[in-house]
Amino acid sequence: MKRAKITIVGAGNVGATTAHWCAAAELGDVVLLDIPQTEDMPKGKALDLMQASPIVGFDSNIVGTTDYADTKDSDVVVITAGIPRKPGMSRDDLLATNAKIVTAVTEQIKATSPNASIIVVSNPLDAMVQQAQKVSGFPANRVMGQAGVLDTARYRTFIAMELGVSVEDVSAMLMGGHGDTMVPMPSCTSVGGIPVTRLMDESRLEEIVDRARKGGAEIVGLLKTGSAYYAPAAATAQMVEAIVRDKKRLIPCAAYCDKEYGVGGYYVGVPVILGSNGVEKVVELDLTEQEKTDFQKSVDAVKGLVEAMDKLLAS
Ligand SMILES: NC(=O)c1ccc[n+]([C@@H]2O[C@H](COP(=O)([O-])OP(=O)(O)OC[C@H]3O[C@@H](n4cnc5c(N)ncnc54)[C@H](O)[C@@H]3O)[C@@H](O)[C@H]2O)c1
Ligand SMILES: O=C(O)C[C@H](O)C(=O)O
Repeated sequence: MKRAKITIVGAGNVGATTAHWCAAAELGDVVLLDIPQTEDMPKGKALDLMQASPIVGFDSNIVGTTDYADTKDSDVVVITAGIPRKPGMSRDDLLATNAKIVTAVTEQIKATSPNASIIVVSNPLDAMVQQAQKVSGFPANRVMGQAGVLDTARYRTFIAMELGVSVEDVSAMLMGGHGDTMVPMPSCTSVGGIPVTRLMDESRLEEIVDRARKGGAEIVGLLKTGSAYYAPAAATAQMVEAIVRDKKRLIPCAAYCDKEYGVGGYYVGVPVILGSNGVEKVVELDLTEQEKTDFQKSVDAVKGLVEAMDKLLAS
């Protein structure tokens, strides 16, 4: 059986670290692509990573390039191309620059890897996925965004830190856009099977939810020169794994929702089953009244951003 071919567009912090996690888990052969102006940088990172293989013990071929010909017929393409935010910026401030980058990248992917699944990581996430699907024309189930795995991981980490338990025992779900309106769901959060609401009081949980919501900004404030990449890359590699190993993971992703949750044709974070056919199912839950209100607020924010992007690209 042939190895999966995984292309990562954008060999910066998130892209190169995603390549690292994918190679270390032997998910397939990896092509790391960046713009020609970066000259040999992707080649250097790829060669460096290859030289870790005898130590870590993985058999993945890793190619660094600026030529889309090397990405031909990829099974999965991850888009991390674009600028990250700096302190004082919101993800939405990246819209104008990254919409053009994601458009250009997707046109190339459409031409070179027509059967690929696309995982978008560039921000502002939900609008960028919408654009990648529109430009590629790929079936909506084969285009998705990474945000929920990361946001849930932050939420799970903070709960484990608070309770002094293993992160492995914390299970959680989170919905909505990748922004300040994201909706962590205490009703779907448990620790060793015990509802989290039985282990900590409501006000402490609300503080943790708020920290998870602002988790990206917290890292930006500490790094100062860019945004988070270790956890975002690990989250992206988990999605790649779900596809190339047909894992049928039930995880939160930015997925296309039309009738689902009454969203009406937008990408937004929802629980999905992720396997070799991409988003194989959007899992619909009965939301509480509060969750419905919060989710709708988040969907409205995503819609506003997509409209702003369409206007920008048309002007
Ligand atoms: N969805 C998430 O959870 C999440 C998490 C972290 C970062 N991000 C986003 O991911 C993006 C990348 O972040 P980063 O920290 O890796 O930034 P970075 O600056 O380290 O890397 C971005 C790379 O993209 C490359 N690039 C720019 N235009 C390109 C093009 N047209 N084709 C190919 N490559 C191109 C740049 O040369 C650079 O190497 C940002 O938009 C950031 O906001 C999203
Ligand atoms: O916060 C950012 O700008 C990057 C990313 O979306 C994150 O949540 O870490």
